[in-house]
Amino acid sequence: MTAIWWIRRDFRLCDNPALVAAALAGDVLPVFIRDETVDALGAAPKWRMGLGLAHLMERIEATGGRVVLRAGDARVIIPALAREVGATCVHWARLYDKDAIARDTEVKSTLKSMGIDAHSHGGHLLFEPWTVATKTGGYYKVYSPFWRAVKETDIAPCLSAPKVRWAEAPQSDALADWALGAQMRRGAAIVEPHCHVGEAAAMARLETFVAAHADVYQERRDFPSEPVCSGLSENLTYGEISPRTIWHAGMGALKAGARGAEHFLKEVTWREFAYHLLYNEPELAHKNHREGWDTFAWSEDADSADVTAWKQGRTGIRFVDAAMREMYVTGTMHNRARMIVASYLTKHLMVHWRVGRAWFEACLIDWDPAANAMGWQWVAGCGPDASPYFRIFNPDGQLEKFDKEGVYVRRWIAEGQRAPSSTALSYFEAVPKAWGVSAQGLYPKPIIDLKVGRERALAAYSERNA
Ligand SMILES: Cc1cc2nc3c(=O)[nH]c(=O)nc-3n(C[C@H](O)[C@H](O)[C@H](O)COP(=O)(O)OP(=O)(O)OC[C@H]3O[C@@H](n4cnc5c(N)ncnc54)[C@H](O)[C@@H]3O)c2cc1C
Repeated sequence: MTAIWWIRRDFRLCDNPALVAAALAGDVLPVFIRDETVDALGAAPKWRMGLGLAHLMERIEATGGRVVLRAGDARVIIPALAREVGATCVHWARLYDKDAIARDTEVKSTLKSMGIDAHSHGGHLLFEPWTVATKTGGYYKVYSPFWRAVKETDIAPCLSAPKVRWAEAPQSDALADWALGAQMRRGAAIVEPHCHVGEAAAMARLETFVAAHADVYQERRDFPSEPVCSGLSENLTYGEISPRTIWHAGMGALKAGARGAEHFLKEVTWREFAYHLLYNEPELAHKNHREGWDTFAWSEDADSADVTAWKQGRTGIRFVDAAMREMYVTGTMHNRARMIVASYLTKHLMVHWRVGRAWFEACLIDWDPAANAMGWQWVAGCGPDASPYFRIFNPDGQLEKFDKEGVYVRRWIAEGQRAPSSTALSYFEAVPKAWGVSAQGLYPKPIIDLKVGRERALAAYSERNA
């Protein structure tokens, strides 16, 4: 009997409930579909997805299997493929954004109407979003009670990689023909050395974190030049590691006395909270959560001079520019820096968070539909449990606090340095030549005085509340 394992964002063999179920049901045919949800990804996450997929395909090939690649509408392809190979069942790991839910619901009902078993499984999250509810049966909009509700929950142990008999694979597209990295151009070669692709790399990251950083995580996680954070968001987004694996490692560190371990578990739970919100508010990525923000005086011009300077890391505000360049070169950005650039865009520059969200979506290799939407709405002040709009980060003050010695800034800003670091220089190799920027050029003057920007934002906020 043939069981299809429909791979989506679960590029792993360990702790993969969908793969385990497929392996129990028969010979496993692994399948990946390049459908409209893949095509809609931004340049960096689409490219990084291709790296992860290539890595998983090699691992499966090393054990005698072959991943079938097909492009098109999964609603048509999965049932057609099931018929083609005579599959008796299809297994996949659930995703929680509205497009994925709509697609999967349709695939499930078509398969069932054909007499083929269709099973969706957990694995992308610790808690299914509908299993956590407030006392009145609603969903949580504030993080702290969400954390209190889930923190004592027993999380099941991780599943080992199953013994799999791979099914004979029918015709497949070639991954190279899909050109998932086509939009990355010059950037791919620069970003790739910063990536940690695959299950083994993710596990190594987790082990390093637990051994070297869990203890000081709470004290040092806000310092962007220090390698204290786990970096696991890149792997979590493609399912190269399960959140359950991370949770148990964090719990182990907590029991072993690591002082920062509980804080780490809380951060992992922020990801769960983001999915809890996105599942219950499918429009979170596009619409202001709070009422009254639709008329706020945010600009939505994604190509204005201010927004261009922000995207290019040329605002003249060093923390903002260092962070934007870090993202361009590595495909990720430190969490504190994300908050600062988001605050600067939505407050000092008075630009809609959707503009920033879209740029992050194009540039982040750890782009995640839930965490990104929640992060932007949180900073902008219009989201659930959001930081109030009037809390405006002063990027220079933040620099004084979290990069006093200027290590982070020197790492990413070359202009004005006698011997710029290779990381700072690599930014100029990564960006499109059309931007016309050069390490020998002058560092720009601030596009807006921080005090003026702050006052303008506060005035707009007062007007909104009047
Ligand atoms: C404007 C903005 C946009 C963001 N966009 C994304 C995004 O696209 N993808 C993404 O994964 N995260 C996003 N975040 C959240 C956070 O910045 C990253 O998860 C974190 O920087 C990842 O680094 P790490 O893996 O080293 O985290 P660690 O500090 O090691 O934390 C461990 C894990 O906890 C989770 N986590 C930590 N902080 C948060 C948080 N604030 N919200 C949700 N989950 C969290 C992540 O899964 C992370 O891998 C965004 C935050 C902001 C403010």
